Amino acid sequence: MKWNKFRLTTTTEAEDIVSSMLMDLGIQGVEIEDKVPLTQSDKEQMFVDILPETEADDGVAYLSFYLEEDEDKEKVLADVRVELQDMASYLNVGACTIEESQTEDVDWVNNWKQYFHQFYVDDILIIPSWEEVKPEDNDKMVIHIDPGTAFGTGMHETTQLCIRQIRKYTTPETTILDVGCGSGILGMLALKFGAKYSVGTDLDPCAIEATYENMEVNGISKEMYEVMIGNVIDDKDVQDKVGYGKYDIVVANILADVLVALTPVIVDQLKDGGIYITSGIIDDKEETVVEAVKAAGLEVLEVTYQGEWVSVTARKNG
Ligand SMILES: C[S@@+](CC[C@H](N)C(=O)[O-])C[C@H]1O[C@@H](n2cnc3c(N)ncnc32)[C@H](O)[C@@H]1O
Repeated sequence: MKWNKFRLTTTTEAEDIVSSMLMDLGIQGVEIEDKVPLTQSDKEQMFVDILPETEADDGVAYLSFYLEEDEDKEKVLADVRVELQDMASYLNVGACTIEESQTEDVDWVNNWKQYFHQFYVDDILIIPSWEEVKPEDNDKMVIHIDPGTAFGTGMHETTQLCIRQIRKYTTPETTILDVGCGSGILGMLALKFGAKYSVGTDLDPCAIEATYENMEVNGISKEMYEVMIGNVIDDKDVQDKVGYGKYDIVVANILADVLVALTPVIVDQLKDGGIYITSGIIDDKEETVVEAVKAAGLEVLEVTYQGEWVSVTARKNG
């Protein structure tokens, strides 16, 4: 099936209200393109240390939407124009030109699946739900992960660096805190390596559902873990809920700048002798994190590398 694509030129000021008007008219989804700079919180959740240079915000926004070929596009466009005209009396809706083009049938929901296939992290097989485990892999540790909205399929170098360190330090007595748990992959692997209990935190509400789903498909019972949303760095309630002096391992795979703020706080969450595993550190931020770890009174045990990414492992000496 072919789709008709429409690209409406408006303003950044009007983009939210125009998008919701389009949805109210029955349009199923709207893509927004603009040059509005990312906020600090957007950047933290995107997990990029070096952001590409972007053009200056010119106040223009483009909203694209799609209609099936047999839908009455003239009627929809007429409705859109009437709504835009109304809005123009109280809001700068910009040029309101609508470009039309056609696009081939695309499976919007499943198209991305072609980019995610099973892969290994050392001898661990990570596999999406739509693929099968090959007979020769039956004796391997198999982790089922569907990339969802939360970060953490295991493909990223920093996740792999953390997985190796967690495996090295996990014992049957381990209680682990996974700060920035995303999909829950690190806490889940700690439990697979034999840990007793895992606590995950994240700022992104999607992390809760993703972690529950991933733990369930990997056969991990709800008694073995919990996940909470909030910022352990500056939210006393989250710190209290996470608890003090009770973790054998704290892992945090987050940007270097976030680790700098997190490290002095997380020392209180660790047990004496507990291990702090960090990654998310691009190579030229290695020293910054090492210094922050030492300044918090931790002993640096190891620095490991994969590609341009770094992981720092340290211990809290009692
Ligand atoms: C790189 S992802 C790591 C996901 C997963 N742990 C992994 O290793 O693949 C970083 C995660 O940290 C979260 N995050 C960023 N700042 C945070 C903070 N202050 N507290 C908790 N989570 C945070 C982001 O929302 C994101 O899910």
